[in-house]
Amino acid sequence: MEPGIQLESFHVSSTMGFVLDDPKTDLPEYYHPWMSIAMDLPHLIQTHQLWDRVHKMPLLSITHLEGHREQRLAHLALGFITMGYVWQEGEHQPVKTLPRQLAEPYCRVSEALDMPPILLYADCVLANWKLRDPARPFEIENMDTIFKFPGEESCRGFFLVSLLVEQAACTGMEGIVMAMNSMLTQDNRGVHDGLEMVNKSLLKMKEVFRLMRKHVEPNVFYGTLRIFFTGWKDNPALPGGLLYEGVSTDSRQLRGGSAAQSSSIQCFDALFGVKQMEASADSYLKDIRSYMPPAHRQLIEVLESRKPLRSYVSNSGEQDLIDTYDKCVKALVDLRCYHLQAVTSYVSAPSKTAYRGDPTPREEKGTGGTNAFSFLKSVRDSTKNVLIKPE
Ligand code: HEM
Repeated sequence: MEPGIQLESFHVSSTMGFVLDDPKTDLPEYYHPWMSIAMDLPHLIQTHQLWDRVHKMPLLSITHLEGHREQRLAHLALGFITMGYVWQEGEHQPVKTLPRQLAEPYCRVSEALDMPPILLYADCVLANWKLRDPARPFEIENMDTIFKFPGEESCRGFFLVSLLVEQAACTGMEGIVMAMNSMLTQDNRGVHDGLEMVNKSLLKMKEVFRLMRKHVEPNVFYGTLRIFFTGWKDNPALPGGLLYEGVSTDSRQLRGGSAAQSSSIQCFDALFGVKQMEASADSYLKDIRSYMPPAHRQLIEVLESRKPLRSYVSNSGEQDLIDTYDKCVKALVDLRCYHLQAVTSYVSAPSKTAYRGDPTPREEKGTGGTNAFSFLKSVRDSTKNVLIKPE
């Protein structure tokens, strides 16, 4: 029999899911040159001083970073500085070379973490938070981000609401493991209870997602924040990618930050056995895994390698189990429908205002580089395909 899955082995916790628990908020004194720039980023970008500050930065070694949390904080800080440096003058005038004093330590710490040298969802959402008052609860009013881009409350809200959606997936991760492990011992009650946890978690994720409206202004997201997540793969503004000076003589093409890098959603897909109808959507979602922390991507792969839950449930002959499985799939479809509405509000609507008068037909590009709508609709429809009893 295959061994049971333990969440902790994949750096996933039952209370925080994929969110980095108790992240470090400061680095040793030696790294003050990085931290002082990263902490002052909105001001340095808005006053066009960031390039100058980066040029004066000393070349530091990563050997003084101790442990995973310090490495994650360094990756986060250097990611923020990099995005600010590349996009300081707007989305049409990016920098093509990252100077050595930034590029070299960034690539070294990225290698140590086995994550690419660009700002990731695992950085700016999963590891970019702190409690204002540690004695008070983990809720948005008592939270702040460690680093910010211009955009004030919309910036804080975008990172923290995404974080809370991700944290709401923690019960779902426990449910996934309970369902998969119970299937090994043909314990249908356990499969059922695991699926109920998954359903509860998916409903909670949607409920928390609604907070986006309260905290994030669509025009600020589209006109300001989005620019700093833009990557250098398939991007006409940076057709050759970005040169990491002192690391390689070839430019690198890397995708921008996007919640598409969320491991929890791909775990749900793996649980239900969702297969993408569109080859391009399938290859994008597989490719994006290399932008996740390695332990998290491994969990998705392990779930995919297991006996399919869908056929187990479908062959069980238990109506209640089939209905519960379908209820979960519908909750995931519903979450994806809600997400599409968010993309309409935060990408399509403000882009129409931004490009008013320009007759060029365009399909909205996501920061992760996809043609957002056709991609997201196809992923939603592929999710519907795994219903055992289609509507
Ligand atoms: C204002 C809020 C949001 C906007 C505007 C937005 C936008 C987008 C866009 C444009 C894409 C296409 C991929 C790309 O090129 O980036 C995408 C994909 C995706 N987003 Fe979001 N997103 C938002 C919030 C979230 C949140 C909170 C989550 C939850 C963790 C999330 C999860 C995903 C996932 C998993 C995908 C991949 C497609 C899928 O599996 O359905 N997004 N998002």
